Amino acid sequence: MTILPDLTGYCLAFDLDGTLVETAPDIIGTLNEILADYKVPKFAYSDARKLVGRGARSLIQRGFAAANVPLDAAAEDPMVARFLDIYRDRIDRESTAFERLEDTLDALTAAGATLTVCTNKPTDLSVLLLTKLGLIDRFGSVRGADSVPDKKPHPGHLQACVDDVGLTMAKTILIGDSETDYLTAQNAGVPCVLVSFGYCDTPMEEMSPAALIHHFDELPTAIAGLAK
Ligand SMILES: O=C(O)COP(=O)(O)O
Ligand SMILES: [Mg+2]
Repeated sequence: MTILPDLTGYCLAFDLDGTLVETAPDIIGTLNEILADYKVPKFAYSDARKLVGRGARSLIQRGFAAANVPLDAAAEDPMVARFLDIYRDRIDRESTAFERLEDTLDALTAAGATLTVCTNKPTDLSVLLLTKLGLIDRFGSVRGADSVPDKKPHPGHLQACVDDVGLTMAKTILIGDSETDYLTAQNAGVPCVLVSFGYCDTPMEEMSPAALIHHFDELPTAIAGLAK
C-alpha cells in the first residue's frame, strides 16, 4: 500500500450514497415497493441504478417517467414520505460498504486525517445507515442536506463539516461520485476525488476532478498526490 504523507490537519470529506456505500439495492427496492402500489412494473436493478443519486423525490419522478406513467403532483409529497418510511426499515438489508473501504479509511486515519461525511441524504438516515454498517465512529461529523441552510453543491455544506471538526478548507479534500460533489468542491475551491463506481448521470469525461479512482485501493495514492 502507498506510504501516505502526514495527514494531520487534513479533513477528508466523503459523500455517502455511491461513494462510501452501495445504497442502490435498497433504494431501488424501496422504489419498487412504491411502484407496486400504483401497479407499475418493478424495475430491474441494472435499469434503475442510473436513476439513483438525486434524492427520493427525483427518484420517484424519474421512476414514473421511465415507466411512462403520469405522476400527479399532489401525490408526490405523501409518496416521498412513504418512500422514506419504507427505506428506513430496510436501509441496510442489501446495502454494503464498497470493497476495501474500511482498510482504506484505517490507513487514512492512521496517517492523521480526520474524516467527515457531507451528503445530500437526510442526516438521520445517514447516521442510521453508518451506524448499522459499523462505520459511524470513523467520522467526526455527518451532515445531511437538512442540517445546513443550503445543501451541496453550495460550499456552505462542506464548510459546516469542516467547521465541525475544527479544520480549514485549505486542507480539505472532497471525495464523491457525482457532478454535485464535483461542483461542491469547485465552489469551495478544494480538490475533488471522484469515484467511478457510484451514481453519476454526467459522463466523467465532462468533469476534470483532481483524481478519478475506480477502486478504494487507489485512494491513498490519490490523496498522497494532493496533500502536499
Ligand atoms: O440522497 C441524495 O440525494 C444523494 O446522497 P449523496 O449526497 O450521499 O450522494
Ligand atoms: Mg453520491
